[in-house]
Amino acid sequence: MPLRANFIFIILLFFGMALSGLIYLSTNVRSCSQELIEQVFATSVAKPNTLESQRSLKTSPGFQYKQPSLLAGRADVVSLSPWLAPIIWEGTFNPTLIDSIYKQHNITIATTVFALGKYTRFLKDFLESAEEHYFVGFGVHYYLFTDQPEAVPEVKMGKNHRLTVRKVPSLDRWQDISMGRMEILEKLIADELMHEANYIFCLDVDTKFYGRWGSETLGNLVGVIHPWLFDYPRESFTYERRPESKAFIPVGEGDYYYTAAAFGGTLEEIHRLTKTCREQLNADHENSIEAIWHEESHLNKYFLYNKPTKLLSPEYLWRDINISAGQIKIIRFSHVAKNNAEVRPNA
Ligand SMILES: CC(=O)N[C@H]1[C@@H](OP(=O)(O)OP(=O)(O)OC[C@H]2O[C@@H](n3ccc(=O)[nH]c3=O)[C@H](O)[C@@H]2O)O[C@H](CO)[C@H](O)[C@@H]1O
Ligand SMILES: [Mn+2]
Repeated sequence: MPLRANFIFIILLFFGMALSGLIYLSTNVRSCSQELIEQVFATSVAKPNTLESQRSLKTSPGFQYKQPSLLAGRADVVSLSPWLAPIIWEGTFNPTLIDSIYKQHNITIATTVFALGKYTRFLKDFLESAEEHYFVGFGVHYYLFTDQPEAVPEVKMGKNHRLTVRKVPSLDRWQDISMGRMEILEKLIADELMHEANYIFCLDVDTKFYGRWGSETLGNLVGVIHPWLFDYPRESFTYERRPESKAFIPVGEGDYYYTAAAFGGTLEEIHRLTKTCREQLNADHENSIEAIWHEESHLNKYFLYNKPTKLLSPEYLWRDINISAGQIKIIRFSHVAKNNAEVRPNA
């Protein structure tokens, strides 16, 4: 009798185990397939982020534009970097042609700008001039970070352009505001933008648009040549020269000197850039060192070893106070003159 009972018990135990195994397996298989569906879904959502290099450059039959020449063109400036990234100058592209190509892709360009403290005074001109010249006819979503949302002016947005205002805490040092942008941008991209926009540009607010800034600027990783140092030898670039800083670039290295007042690219590329710069800025902070030109020094280090795929000439960031240069046929975007001692929270 006890033997028989044991036998029945073992049989029951075996069936029980087999049954719970089956239940476990089926739920797991279900959760796997769910995960897979989510993954497929995520990839299809990620589609807008198609890399620039994978974007087709289709045009329609019958579309008329000026014949491109292999022999005549800008001879006073270089329009190709040694790693074959185009350098964008007036006269190197056909705006109508390039717009017609990019318009087929239903593109949205996230555009970030920060206005803390007294810098809110620059917003009106920045936004109004952007609405006149910046990606007209394309989707633009401005993300404006400020400590005073109430000071943001009403500016009428063009078709498919919109503005989102985000409140951020004020800071006591202008350097911290400027450098802090990297971390905020890194988070914004990771948390929200990856599947909402195709490209991003990050711009200074003490600026104004005077001419077209359009689809010719789109690329995977886009750097803008600083307006002051474009004709200087690399030894005179204001790179960080102290080896203790993560932004250190030794004399003898360097391509161009890039501005931190404008940079952009795809969300993936700019996420990598802002994350790296934020990490390097933090490492410097922990070692009690601040690079000579703050995040601009770190950006220059990044661009030296992660070459931009497109470069914008200083037409895309001039300075209102700069004397003119023969090579600059058009000023598209420019730093306005400002009294640093008066607008900044610290000298
Ligand atoms: C032409 C150029 O290369 N400009 C860079 C340069 O000086 P800038 O003199 O152009 O720096 P800046 O005073 O414009 O500060 C950079 C940006 O931080 C924001 N801001 C700053 C202070 C403040 O009180 N409130 C506020 O909102 C604002 O968006 C401003 O445009 O060096 C800075 C860091 O060294 C940045 O790299 C700038 O991009
Ligand atoms: Mn500035």
